[in-house]
Amino acid sequence: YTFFSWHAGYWKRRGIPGPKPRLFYGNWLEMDKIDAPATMKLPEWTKKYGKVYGIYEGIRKILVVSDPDLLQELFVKKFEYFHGRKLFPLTPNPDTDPRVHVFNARGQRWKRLRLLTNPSFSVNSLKKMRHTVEDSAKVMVKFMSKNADSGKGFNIHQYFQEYTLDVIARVAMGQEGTRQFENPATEWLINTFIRRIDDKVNYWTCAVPLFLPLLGKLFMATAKLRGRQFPKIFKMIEDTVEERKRRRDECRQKGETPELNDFIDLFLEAEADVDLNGESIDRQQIKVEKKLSTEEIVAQCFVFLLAGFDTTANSLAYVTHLLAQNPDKLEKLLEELDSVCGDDEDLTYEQLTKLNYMDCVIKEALRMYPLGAFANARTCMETTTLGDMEIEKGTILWADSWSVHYSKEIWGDDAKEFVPERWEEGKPRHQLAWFPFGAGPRQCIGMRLALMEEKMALAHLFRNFIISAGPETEKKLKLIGNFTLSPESVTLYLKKREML
Ligand code: HEM
Repeated sequence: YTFFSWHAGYWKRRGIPGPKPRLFYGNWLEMDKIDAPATMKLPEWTKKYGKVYGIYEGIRKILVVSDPDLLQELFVKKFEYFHGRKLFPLTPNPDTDPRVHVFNARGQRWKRLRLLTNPSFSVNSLKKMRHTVEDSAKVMVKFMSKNADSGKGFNIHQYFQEYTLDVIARVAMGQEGTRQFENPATEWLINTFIRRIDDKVNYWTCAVPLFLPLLGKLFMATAKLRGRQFPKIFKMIEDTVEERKRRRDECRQKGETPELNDFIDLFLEAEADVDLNGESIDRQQIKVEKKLSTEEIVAQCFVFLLAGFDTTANSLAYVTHLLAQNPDKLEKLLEELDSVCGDDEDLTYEQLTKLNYMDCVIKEALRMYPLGAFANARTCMETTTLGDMEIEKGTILWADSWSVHYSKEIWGDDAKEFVPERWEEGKPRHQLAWFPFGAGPRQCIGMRLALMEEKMALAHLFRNFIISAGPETEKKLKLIGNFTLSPESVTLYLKKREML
């Protein structure tokens, strides 16, 4: 009792406000609801306790921040102190886990993984992927077309999920050709995102972090029994990487140079040309290998598959829901699309970059639905200050993205409205006024790929069809999930454009 009440009194002793914690659980029980996700709970508390307040997950101490200046200090200026992520309670130690990926890693391990993976997302790589992305977009539109002019509503989100998984499986995992609506991994991945995180093991790990090694092993060992899908996903990736290594070795034995077709090939060849030892990002002596190990490649592919599929599909779903409810904005987008792309069957990378109004629409939708807000958090790696507050090593800092993205101080009185035009004005804004992709050196590595995929999908959809809201369309979307935020469904109506 004394142990838990001492920990639960941390913020009070520091004079920092916040909701009352329960013994053992902290504020976790109010945050882990699948239909009322944690990132949606934070704005309620921000209204009550202000731009800086303290909460607890078990005994984990979390400072919630929605002041843009402090966020800039956290994500950008003091990165050296805040380079660790807020990890999921059962995550194995990212400094020693052989299967660590760029999302969880920290310190030099993160820097090395990031350097090795960055080239996969360069403009050159994106240009090479364009053809695959476009092919998947056309297939998606073909599948969607069966709903056209039927007078019935359909869930458009499902089509975006098939599309984004198709793209990432092709560009990252070497899937040959498209497999929309016939890929079993879609269901496994959806289940990995849309699930509760209220396993008792999680509570115990948060409340008594000393149990992590034991509970972590128990969690992994029982994953299959508890119906978790990630062991299947890992197995699928392991098989693909092993097969690829075999093929590349065979190729070399024949004296040929293996091709670089997807991320797996790039990872197998990648080598950090920078000596990272001795850099000041953290003081730990971690052995730095220049090449990625097979375990690390499997882990990178796993995170790309997860991060690359769900986020972009959700973002597209929000864009289309907003456009269907705002036909005047859709009209403006169609005009731009017709003038930039004309009748060209295939769209170039350059044409996509000229779709400025579409860019504004996507940005505005991401402002209104910062679906990756759970990731905008850091762990303090060494005691320091933030503003004039002392932050102890181990404290977690979490940005309340929703409060910043809807702040009237920043966005004006129409902060709740969908106004893509606010992005045309080119007004200078605080660097941390809008951060759906995070900020600073750990900003989303897949941002450019996501934007290209979204523009390609919207361009091909709207060249053929127009969407509208109807009697079955959700007036307000129900948001679910504990990691990213997904709409439960987005019901829209589809009409062929030439029929109008
Ligand atoms: C609309 C789509 C997307 C959104 C809203 C989004 C959002 C985010 C956010 C908020 C973060 C945390 C950034 C931070 O800590 O500062 C993040 C990190 C990351 N994202 Fe994305 N993401 C999207 C698409 C993608 C795609 C397509 C991929 C890969 C194919 C991807 C891979 C990653 C990775 C690997 C990280 C970790 C980066 C690091 O820690 O260095 N994301 N993303």
